[in-house]
This record gives sequence, C-alpha cells and structure tokens, in this order.
Amino acid sequence: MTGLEIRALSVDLGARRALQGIDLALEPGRLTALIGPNGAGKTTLLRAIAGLAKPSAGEITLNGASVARMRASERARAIAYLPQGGGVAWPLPVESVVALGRLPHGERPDHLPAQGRAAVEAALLSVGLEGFESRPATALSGGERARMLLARALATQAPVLLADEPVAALDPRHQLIVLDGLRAQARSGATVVAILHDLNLAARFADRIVLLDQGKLEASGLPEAVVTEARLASSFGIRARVTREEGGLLVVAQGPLSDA
Ligand SMILES: Nc1ncnc2c1ncn2[C@@H]1O[C@H](COP(=O)(O)OP(=O)(O)OP(=O)(O)O)[C@@H](O)[C@H]1O
Repeated sequence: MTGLEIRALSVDLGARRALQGIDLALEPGRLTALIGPNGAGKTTLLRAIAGLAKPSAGEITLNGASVARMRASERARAIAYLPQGGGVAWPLPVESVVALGRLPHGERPDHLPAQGRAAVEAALLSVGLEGFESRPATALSGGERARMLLARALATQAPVLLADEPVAALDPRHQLIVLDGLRAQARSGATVVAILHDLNLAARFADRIVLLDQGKLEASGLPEAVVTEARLASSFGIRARVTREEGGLLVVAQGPLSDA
C-alpha cells in the first residue's frame, strides 16, 4: 500500500482519550481536508501522523513502514508538519526561515545547493511571498508569517505534508493562493492533509474530506458525501443549507442548534 495508512489508532492525552479507533487510508496525489468541531481530535491526528503524539493503540504506516519506528531524520524528510499558530523568535530573513525546511536533507540554510534554492524559491512563490526574501521574519503581519511558515514546510518537498489550519489567518485572496498551492503539491504526487474550519473552502478544494467528531471518525469520502446538512447538524450543531454550485458545494450556516 502506498501512502499513509492509519489502523485502529487511539491516542490518550493525559486522562483524556483524544482519538478512538481511527481507520483511514490517505492516498498520494490527493488533498484531504480534515474537518470537525473544536476539540474533535484533528490536531492530535496530525501530530500522531507526524510522530509527535504517541499512539496508545494502533499503527500508522507510510508506504508500509511504521512511522513510529522511522528514525527521526528519515521521518523529517518524509513528513513535513506545519503546526497551528507557529511563530519565530529571531529576526532572520524570510528566505533563511524558509530554507530551514531543507535541514532534513542535510542542507545548511546559508549554503543551499541549487536544488535546495529552487525548492525555497518555489515554496515562496506558492504562498505569494516573492519579494519578501530579505524582510526580517519578526517584521511580518500575522498572515504573512503564517504563509512563511507554510513555505518552510513546503520547502522540504516531503512526500507527506500535514498543515494545521494553514489558511486560518489569511485574507480571501491568500486563502485561495495557499489552497491552490497545497492542491498543486498534491497533484505533484504528495499526500497532503490540511485542517480547515472553513467548510466552503474544504468542500471546494479538497479531493477527500475526513470528518472527526469527539475523537472518532464520523465520515470520510468525497466532499458531497461528507458535507451534508444532516452531518452539519449532528457533528457541528448547526442548521445549514448545502447546495451544489458551479465550482463546488455552497454551505450557508444559518444558526446554532439549541439542543446540540
Ligand atoms: N495536552 C493535553 N492534555 C489533555 N487533553 C488535551 C491536551 N491537548 C488537547 N487535549 C484535548 O484533546 C482533545 C482533542 O484536541 P485537539 O487539539 O486534537 O482538537 P482539535 O480538533 O484540533 O480542536 P480545535 O479545532 O479546537 O483546534 C480535546 O478535547 C482537547 O481538550
């Protein structure tokens, strides 16, 4: 089996079971959107795939090899992970921060070989940060910083890219640019998983949608099969209209359900 396979995965965080019995196959070439209400376990699932949260049960494999048993250096080349709301503490130039994404390949950010430089340039371009190369990373707006950190993850050119809310801080134009970039990364053969709270963007850009609810896999499949009015009511506790429009589904949230 190529791609990521998650079998009977459970994760405990302290006394809390954050994920329970997740079975999921994530195929290369696809952008998968991970959706679900706050606290559903989305970040925990990405962290478990990245090897940062230890499974209490079950297994995650990449192309048949256990992620837990990979050497850290091997895992860093195979799986790029963009955490939620990351920051930078030093006024490094944007280009140098993005070049840190080449470290898993043993490439020093200040002495990148041609391949590394090309990866950094492509990453900056795909998040719309060309022209920002020499700006200090600490002198960016929140959305620019979020795009820089995504570029760092993209620069690794890992076969798996995990992004935790990559468009949450972005204006509409840059949301579209970044999601186009993630989809392009998938089209080039990567397995891309992004946590998205905007259901319209998820339904429009993702090839597959995975819905988590209270640590369990509630649904997984094509956007129109997963994003339904019934599921928006049962999992998100909202009354919503879902209609099919040119270019994808249109989700209009109408109000919270009082008994959810
Ligand atoms: N360090 C921790 N110790 C104990 N429980 C935790 C810890 N971190 C998260 N949790 C709990 O685990 C559950 C899953 O959290 P997780 O961050 O994976 O949710 P999420 O779906 O990503 O949520 P959000 O949409 O709010 O980012 C939540 O109930 C959360 O309160």
